[in-house]
Amino acid sequence: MSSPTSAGTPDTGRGSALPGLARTLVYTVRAAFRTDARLALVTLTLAPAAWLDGTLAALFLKFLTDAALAHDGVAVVVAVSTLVVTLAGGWVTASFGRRLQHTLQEKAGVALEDELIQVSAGTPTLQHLERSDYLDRLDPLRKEAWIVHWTLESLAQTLGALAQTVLTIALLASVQPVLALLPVFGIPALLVGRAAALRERDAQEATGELRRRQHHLVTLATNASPGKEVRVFGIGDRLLRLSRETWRVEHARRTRVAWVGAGWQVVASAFFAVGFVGALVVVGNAVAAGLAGVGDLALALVLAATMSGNVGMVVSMFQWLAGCLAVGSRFLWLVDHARDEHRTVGASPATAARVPDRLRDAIELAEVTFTYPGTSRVVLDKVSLRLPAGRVVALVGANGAGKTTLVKLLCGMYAPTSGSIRVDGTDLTEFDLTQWRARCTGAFQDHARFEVTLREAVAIGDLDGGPGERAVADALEAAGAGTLVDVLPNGLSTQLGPTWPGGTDLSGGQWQKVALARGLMRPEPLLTVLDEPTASLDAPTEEALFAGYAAQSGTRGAHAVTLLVSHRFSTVRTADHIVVLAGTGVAEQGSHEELVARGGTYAQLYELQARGYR
Ligand SMILES: Nc1ncnc2c1ncn2[C@@H]1O[C@H](COP(=O)(O)OP(=O)(O)OP(=O)(O)O)[C@@H](O)[C@H]1O
Repeated sequence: MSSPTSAGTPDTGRGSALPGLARTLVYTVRAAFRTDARLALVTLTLAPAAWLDGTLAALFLKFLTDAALAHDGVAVVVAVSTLVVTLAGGWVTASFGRRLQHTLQEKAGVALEDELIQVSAGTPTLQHLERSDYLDRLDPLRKEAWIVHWTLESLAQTLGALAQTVLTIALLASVQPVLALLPVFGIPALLVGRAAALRERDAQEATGELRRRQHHLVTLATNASPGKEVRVFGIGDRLLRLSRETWRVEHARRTRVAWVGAGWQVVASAFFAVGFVGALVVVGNAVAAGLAGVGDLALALVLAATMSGNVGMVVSMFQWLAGCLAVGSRFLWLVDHARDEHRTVGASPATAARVPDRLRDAIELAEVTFTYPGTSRVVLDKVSLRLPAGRVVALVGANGAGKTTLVKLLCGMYAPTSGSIRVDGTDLTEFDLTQWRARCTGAFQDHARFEVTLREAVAIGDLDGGPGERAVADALEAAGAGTLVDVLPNGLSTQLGPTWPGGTDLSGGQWQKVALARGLMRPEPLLTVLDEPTASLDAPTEEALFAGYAAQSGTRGAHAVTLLVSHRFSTVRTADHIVVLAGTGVAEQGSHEELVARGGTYAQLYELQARGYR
């Protein structure tokens, strides 16, 4: 459990380091075995076996050459048979192996996506979805998560390439022991390949922001919602130019690193060529001196020629594996981040304080200071506030004053950097956050558009309560969307979202009402937050809705605090208590009458809006 007065939302990003490749390998291989142990085992044995047939074929070619030169008919038949069996076995193993690997990848892919949903949605705070350096890190994972499915396959192929190389070395040594040194000439290529893979991973990490930016520009040009402004302002060409320029810079940075790696690869390959020529000279001299046979020469020629390919394959398989692990390490980072947060944010269910059944006194903020993790700007500075039980508190202030931030802190999406939030005297960090959030509800300005049936879109506001038809209809009614059921083609069973078969789009206001209805599903919340969820609704509708919500907070018996954030003073004035945020703190607070009488910021803003309606 973190100390609310010192730690704040933990910076669990483990500095800038991603988990190491070896740890990522162990994690992903274990995950593949968890998914399907038999398939994983078959993949790890069949794929490497398929690599050996070419090398074994070279050995049987030597037997064939020796048998032919010795005019031994039986030995020729045996050599040809083993050669055919080896090659055919290799093909069959490769084909079966591919099929099984494909099945394993599909299974591993689904398992990975399941874990991704579980980890991302289950992480206590919003850091990994909001912090720009974390997003740069997670972006490749979002787009290329499928690459992680290939880890076991790439490991199997790397092992195969290594096994082939070891067998080749053993056979070369059997011709002339000194030939066992040939792979030494391939070591620079291996080292260069590994260094190049790591540098490319770093370059990818460093250019993450540019790729996200370019993707954002494409999203702006290809989605309906920004589509109106894109056309009205005629910014299509500008988006194109920006996208091209962003891609150019990002691409240039990454390709520069790739070209440097390729250059070193050429140097390393030239080094190997020197070793290859040396090997040929050694075997040639041995045959000339009668120390080796023609079969040995054939074997050495074939193997030495493929040795460079072998080393190259080991390098490229290794690079492939490193590429899979680079994406996998981001996944593991997220898993670590989630685990760290579960350990440090809030209390564990076993030791947590009990969330009260009903609020008796108040939710209080004591000297709460908050800076978003990864940034330096103080958003809230020593804010102290009392939100009394059963009351409606309105939060007003200019854009960026910190209203939504305060809402996030109250819902436990972040912990204060210092200071504390207390619920009837118990620090929020002493609760298990899942249990606390089960007693929070509300609706948000950037509400989700769940493209499911209307019934589900509302019912998920209270999953524990089951999908009770009556409760859903009542919530829609209370949210001012009762008529939606009659208007939509299949009533509550209507699929929302125009891109689905039989799906229907809703207007902005209708989507907001669905979100509000969802927020009304929780039976006995202790905290209801309404963070500008009604921007698309007209003022009287907003006022009626807020009044309905406020009434619920008292009548549901839990004496909830209703916190409403709105820029409409006609609604704000109906609240029991009004808090004006400005700068980094509370500028003034009181009832509407008190604040108007004081003639401060609130009074001026209220007068400004009231004049607009006269
Ligand atoms: N995830 C974030 N990371 C870093 N800074 C943030 C983040 N979210 C908000 N901020 C900053 O915190 C400050 C307060 O933002 P907040 O969203 O709380 O304001 P607000 O009062 O709700 O504004 P509005 O009325 O426009 O909704 C702003 O300066 C904003 O830039």
